[in-house]
Amino acid sequence: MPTSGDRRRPRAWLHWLSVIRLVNVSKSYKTSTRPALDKVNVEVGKGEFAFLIGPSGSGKSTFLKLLLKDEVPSSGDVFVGDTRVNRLPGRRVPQLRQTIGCVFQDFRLLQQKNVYENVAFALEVIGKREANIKQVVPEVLDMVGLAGKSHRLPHELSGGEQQRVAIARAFVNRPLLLLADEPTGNLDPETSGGIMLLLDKINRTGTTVLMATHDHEIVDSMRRRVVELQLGRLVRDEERGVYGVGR
Ligand SMILES: Nc1ncnc2c1ncn2[C@@H]1O[C@H](COP(=O)(O)OP(=O)(O)OP(=O)(O)O)[C@@H](O)[C@H]1O
Repeated sequence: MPTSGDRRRPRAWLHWLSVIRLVNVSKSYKTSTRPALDKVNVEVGKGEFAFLIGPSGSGKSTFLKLLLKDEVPSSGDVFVGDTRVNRLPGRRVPQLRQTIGCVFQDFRLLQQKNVYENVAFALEVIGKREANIKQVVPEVLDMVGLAGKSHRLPHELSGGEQQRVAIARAFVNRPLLLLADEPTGNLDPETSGGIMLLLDKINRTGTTVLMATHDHEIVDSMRRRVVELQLGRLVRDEERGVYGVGR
């Protein structure tokens, strides 16, 4: 349901399913003088695509870490789907993380494994059957445009191709939520455009996408929801936003 102070236009709330919900969330690190997040309220629904923007130090990484329970809030509640993440016992954190795919600026592929094995590994560690793996890995590699490169090692791929492998790995288990932390940060504008088309394609399958970025061009060209943090505070939440207000 909409939170109070929501400045976006009203939606048809009837079929709204919340995937991310932060309720009055503050996070203070022990060694830091100001809170990294300060009474943040935000909700992202099933199938939405949202950019998380803000200057360096504004709290974007902290926001993502709270969703994964890499960090816990100092106060407030963090929900992913129906799960109250901040109350989740440690033994159930792996289960939470199975519902969240992650993509990073530096790809984080296993360098000794080829493309197929990198993606298959994500399923092996959660106990999927071999027959299932053999079926879904080629499907997802085809989806990301790497069907012919499944035997290549990461160092035999371009940066854009490596990011496609990382996206395939994050998506192969059909997560509820895909978190992308500066996924185009190491890529040139044209390659970045291809990665955005792919994230858009994934979003169209119903996966909620939250992407932290500093890339003005991408935010301005996509015209999707923009959630902006400054010094830990939510300062803007706008549908079809651009990077800078008034551009
Ligand atoms: N582990 C930590 N211990 C202490 N302070 C931290 C820690 N992690 C982050 N901070 C502080 O919290 C604030 C928010 O940091 P955060 O990394 O969430 O920002 P960010 O928006 O992701 O920045 P960037 O765009 O540079 O990645 C900053 O002031 C940072 O110095």
